[in-house]
Amino acid sequence: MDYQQVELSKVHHTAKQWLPSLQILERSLGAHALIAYLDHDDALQPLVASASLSAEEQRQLLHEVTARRITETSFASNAEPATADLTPQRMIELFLPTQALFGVLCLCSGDDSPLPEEALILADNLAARIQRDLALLQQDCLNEFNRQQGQLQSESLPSLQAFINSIEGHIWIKNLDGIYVCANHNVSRDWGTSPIGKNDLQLFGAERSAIFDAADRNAIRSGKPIVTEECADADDPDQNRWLETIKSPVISETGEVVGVIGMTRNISQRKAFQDQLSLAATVFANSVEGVLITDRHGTIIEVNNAFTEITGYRREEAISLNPRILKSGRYDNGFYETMWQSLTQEGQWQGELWNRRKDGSLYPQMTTLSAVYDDHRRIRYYVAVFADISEQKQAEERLAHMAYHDPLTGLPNRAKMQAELKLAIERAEERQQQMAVVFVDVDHFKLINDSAGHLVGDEVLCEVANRLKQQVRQVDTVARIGGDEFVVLLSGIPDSQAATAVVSKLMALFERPFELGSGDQLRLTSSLGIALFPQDGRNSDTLLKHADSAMYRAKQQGRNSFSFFTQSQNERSLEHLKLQSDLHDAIANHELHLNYQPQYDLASNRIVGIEALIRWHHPRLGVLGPARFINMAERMGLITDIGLVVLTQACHQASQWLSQGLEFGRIAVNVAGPQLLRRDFSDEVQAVLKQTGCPASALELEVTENFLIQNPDDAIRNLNQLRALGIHIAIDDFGTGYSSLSYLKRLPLTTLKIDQSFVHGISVDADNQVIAKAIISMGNSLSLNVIAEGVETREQAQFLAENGCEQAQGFLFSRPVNDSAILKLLTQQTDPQPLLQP
Ligand SMILES: Nc1nc2c(ncn2[C@@H]2O[C@@H]3COP(=O)(O)O[C@H]4[C@@H](O)[C@H](n5cnc6c(=O)[nH]c(N)nc65)O[C@@H]4COP(=O)(O)O[C@H]3[C@H]2O)c(=O)[nH]1
Repeated sequence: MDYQQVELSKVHHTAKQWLPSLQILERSLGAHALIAYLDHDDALQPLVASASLSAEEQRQLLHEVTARRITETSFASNAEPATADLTPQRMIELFLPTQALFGVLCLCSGDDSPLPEEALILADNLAARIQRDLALLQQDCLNEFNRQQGQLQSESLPSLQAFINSIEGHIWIKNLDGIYVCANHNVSRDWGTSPIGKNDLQLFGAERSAIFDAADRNAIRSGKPIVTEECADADDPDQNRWLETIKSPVISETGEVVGVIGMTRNISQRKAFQDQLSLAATVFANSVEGVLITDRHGTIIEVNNAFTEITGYRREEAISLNPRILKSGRYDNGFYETMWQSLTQEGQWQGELWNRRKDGSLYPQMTTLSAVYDDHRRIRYYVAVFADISEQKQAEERLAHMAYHDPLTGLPNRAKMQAELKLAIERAEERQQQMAVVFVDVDHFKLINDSAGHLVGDEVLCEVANRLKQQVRQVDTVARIGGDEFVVLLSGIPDSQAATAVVSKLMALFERPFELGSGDQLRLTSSLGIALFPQDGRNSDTLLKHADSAMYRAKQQGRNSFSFFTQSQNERSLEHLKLQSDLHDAIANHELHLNYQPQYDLASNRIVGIEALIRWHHPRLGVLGPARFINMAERMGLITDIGLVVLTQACHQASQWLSQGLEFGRIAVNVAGPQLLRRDFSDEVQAVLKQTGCPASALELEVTENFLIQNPDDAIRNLNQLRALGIHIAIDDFGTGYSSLSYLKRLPLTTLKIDQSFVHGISVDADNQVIAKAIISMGNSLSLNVIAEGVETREQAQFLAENGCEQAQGFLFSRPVNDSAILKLLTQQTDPQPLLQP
């Protein structure tokens, strides 16, 4: 029951006072009256009624009232509507002062006759009285309620002093004179005295009281609470005990400021947190190491200044991106997977990492990645702390360079050279190549040092180093291993001739005078010693030792010379040098001639082509085959001249045969790689054809497969031009390279020549037969003319013919012969007999 409602027992009691009015209504005015109230279920319940109304009639009447919905509040009714003998003729709603509906006063006549006017007036008056009585009853209830509440409060509430004593911290009140008028126990305990009746001057002295007083006045003046912070141990700030005081003006009931209330609490812990936070923020902002923080999804949520300095990304650019913006592209997915695995499983990853700056440049960084967990051990953040170690790396590289390089010339030193030599030996072994170790020693260098001084000596050594470096290929190594001693490592040397050629060039480097800074010139010579891998030694120590002793032999031989480690090699090399100088004169002296080897159709045994093969009629050594001098000519740059001589002779000969009415099909001329790389090669060929009168269709140019593989684009351009002229193009030594069918298709070929090695192998093993067959079918499928070279036996020819190879060349038919012999062969072949069994 709350004071909003009236107590029903009291209402019943009061209702007795309304009975006389009901009696008047009934007896004098013939009206039955019923007063009802709404129960908790909003159903009307009879309260008091005319004596003549039975309980059943009362129920019926209320039912009717409910059915007519006399107010907006619908009355609840569970009963079935009964047939009404009584009809309510006046229904007056009764309200409490709170405007809550209390119930209803209902009037009716027993016999349907209209009620007299007086009855209606009396009912209205009665209703007004009932409402008044209800108002008085509700006031009673309110008074009772307040009394009970007041009693409750006074029983349970502490006194003000007890209340403020129970609060942690200090609470005090000062009046406007600054005198403490109220304070809790904590104040007395902590200040060592009760402050009541005292002021701050008495309690704290002039200095502090002035500060407190100023704050008090500030609070009074502003009329609002102010907050002050104070270090509790002013003499010992390291104690770090901090207090916060909130001072508010005390306002009286009449609205006047009568003093200041202060509440002080210990904020040391909060201060400590703040300190830690600001310390962390300062460290974060000023750290020289870059810091990047991401959320657990890897989205960047914070970076520091150093991050921006190192990566070039400003904070606002980086935030909300993924750290993969820094990826260098140097690592595969496996690397990052391992990193994430260690980060998610162990919570940390540490290591060196190359990243990419915003400007695209790469830099190395030392990185620590850490996962930060929440209370449930779930990852919340990732933190990357990294330092740019570019300078450290450069310093390391400089140190490594210094350890392995000669400070004067910048060349690799002995240690580095030995390591390089070991690697070169491994490579040569793997690729089954030869290599050369060359010792280079400047003749009489000591004299230069002694006479002209060390500076001049250094100058000379630097120049020697430069010249040596410029002379050799990128893959070769030039090292300075001591005073005036240099070592050159030449890898991938095809033969000793090639070594001789390079060594001759190295010696020639000293022919040019050495210009000194002083303007003077020095003429120097050198002595070189050469050891070849594998013949002169299979390991680095032996090769170096042998190259060294070869160099001493060169010195003993009077300096300004070179010497191979083995004597026979020396002789060969000497011979080679002589041959080189002879080759220069061979063209002018008309010592180069052609031999001709016929090519046959296997079915008809008729000549279908003739290959022109060069021979050198050397005045001293007799007839030399191309194996002795073609490579040398290529190295000496003479091959294009020689090639032109061959082409001209061959075309001239073909033209003659044609004019004699001889049938030879086409004349095949070998073309060396350097010829085919010349831009104007097809013009040259065209000019020769014109000059000799040989038709393009009578000429076939042979190009080796290996050359075509190495130089495809340049070569293909020339070959296309030549083919466009109507010249046949043959791919020579086919099968020794690794051309694919798709590559062959790109070439304008007409003929495919099966290399001799496969042809010879036909009689030896089944593998070669399979290869030969595959080459033939490859050639046929590309509609190429397939010719086998080096056919020496009938068995080989038979096999080739049976497997679809239609043409062949080889000793079985004819060796390469001179012009008069080939003329004979051409004239004799009027009615050739088939060579093979059908
Ligand atoms: N064992 C054996 N050998 C046979 C047989 N039939 C022919 N030969 C040899 O095989 C070589 C065929 O020439 P190639 O494959 O073009 O191979 C040629 C060609 O690559 C090159 N060559 C020859 N003449 C010239 C030329 O004028 N210019 C260029 N650049 N190279 C040429 O020199 C290579 C060797 O030429 P040659 O010594 O004349 O050697 C010729 C020939 O004498 C045989 O049944 N058994």
